[in-house]
Amino acid sequence: MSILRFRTSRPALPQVAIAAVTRACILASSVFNKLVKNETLTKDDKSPVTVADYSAQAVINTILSRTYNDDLIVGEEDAGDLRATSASPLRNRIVDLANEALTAELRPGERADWGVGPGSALTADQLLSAIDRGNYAGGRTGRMWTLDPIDGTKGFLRGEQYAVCLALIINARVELGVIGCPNLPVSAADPSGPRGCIFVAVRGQGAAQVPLTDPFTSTPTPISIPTFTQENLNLLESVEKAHAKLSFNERVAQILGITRPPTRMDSQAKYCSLARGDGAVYLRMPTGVGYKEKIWDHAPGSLLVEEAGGIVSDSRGEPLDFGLGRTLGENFGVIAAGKDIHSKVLDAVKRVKEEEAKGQSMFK
Ligand SMILES: Nc1ncnc2c1ncn2[C@@H]1O[C@H](COP(=O)(O)O)[C@@H](OP(=O)(O)O)[C@H]1O
Ligand SMILES: [Mg+2]
Ligand SMILES: [Mg+2]
Ligand SMILES: [Mg+2]
Repeated sequence: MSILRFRTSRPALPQVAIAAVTRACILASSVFNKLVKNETLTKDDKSPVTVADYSAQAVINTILSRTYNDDLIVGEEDAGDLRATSASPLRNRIVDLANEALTAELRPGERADWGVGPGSALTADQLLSAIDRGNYAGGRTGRMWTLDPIDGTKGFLRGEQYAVCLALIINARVELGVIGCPNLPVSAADPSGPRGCIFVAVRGQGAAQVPLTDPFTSTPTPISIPTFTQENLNLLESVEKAHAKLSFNERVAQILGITRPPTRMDSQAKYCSLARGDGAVYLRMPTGVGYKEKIWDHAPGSLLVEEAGGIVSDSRGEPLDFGLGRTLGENFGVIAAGKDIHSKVLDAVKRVKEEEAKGQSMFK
């Protein structure tokens, strides 16, 4: 906690991060209903990025810079494609959306000294520079934020789960994680009830959930991973087949005697669901094409699960290393689960890998 508070003259970190994530969540959910075809680009790696991803990164980086102006940011997006003359309609839309989100009225409990609220609009140049503040390369030492302005962009485009994800990393250790899930039911027990949750984890202080509708004055609900019975055990996994090897999960579930069907959802909403006990195991097995996981896809979610009493490792059981730069390097895939289940899942994963290796050698 001393590290988090070392800048005593500045506003408390979780509140600023929550304000930034909340404003980006409101922006994203308002965009969804009005999104038109030419507001989505395809990046070099063939993945989609929308005006919502760009505007959310502009908003959060601007808020962080206003409050902690020397902090470095490792953000997913960059403004390169937006600087082309042909991108001006997209750029204009991003400028409007970002300014609207930054200058919207303060909500109950929200404070202007967090870098938000009514004020003058920023220019396109200022907002594109804000997006590009996310270009830090990361590394082993120092203090940095990592931001995924919309995690699960494909889920966002389908109207399903997505998450706005922000984490503070100090000397390669995640100290604070904030995840906003605009489409996640407040209670999994009431799936058609109110939606929109913010999850917060501070290292050493636990994990909690607040409603997106009132994140500053409502009392945070502490969350922790419950004990699962055999009948309740299940897997949380990606929707996108290109992101994780779901056939592998099926075999792991079989070995573990899991009968409850898997819950498929996009984004770090999986870590959030695990942390509050909606599902038992988040299993993300690499597809085998050498993809390197990105730190912004796992930093806040992994702290949330650890602070909720769980264990997070890669698919070989190694701890996730957030000190290698923008990627997790040789950390392939993820196994996240409660303390009592994690080692059993890891053993099952090792067994399936052995089975696969044997199967392959038979055909050599
Ligand atoms: N081949 C691949 N293997 C694993 N993850 C991948 C991948 N290609 C893209 N991703 C990541 O998967 C994330 C979504 O994860 P999930 O499948 O759990 O919803 C994407 O985040 P973005 O949507 O922020 O780009 C992207 O970073
Ligand atoms: Mg992306
Ligand atoms: Mg992502
Ligand atoms: Mg993203």
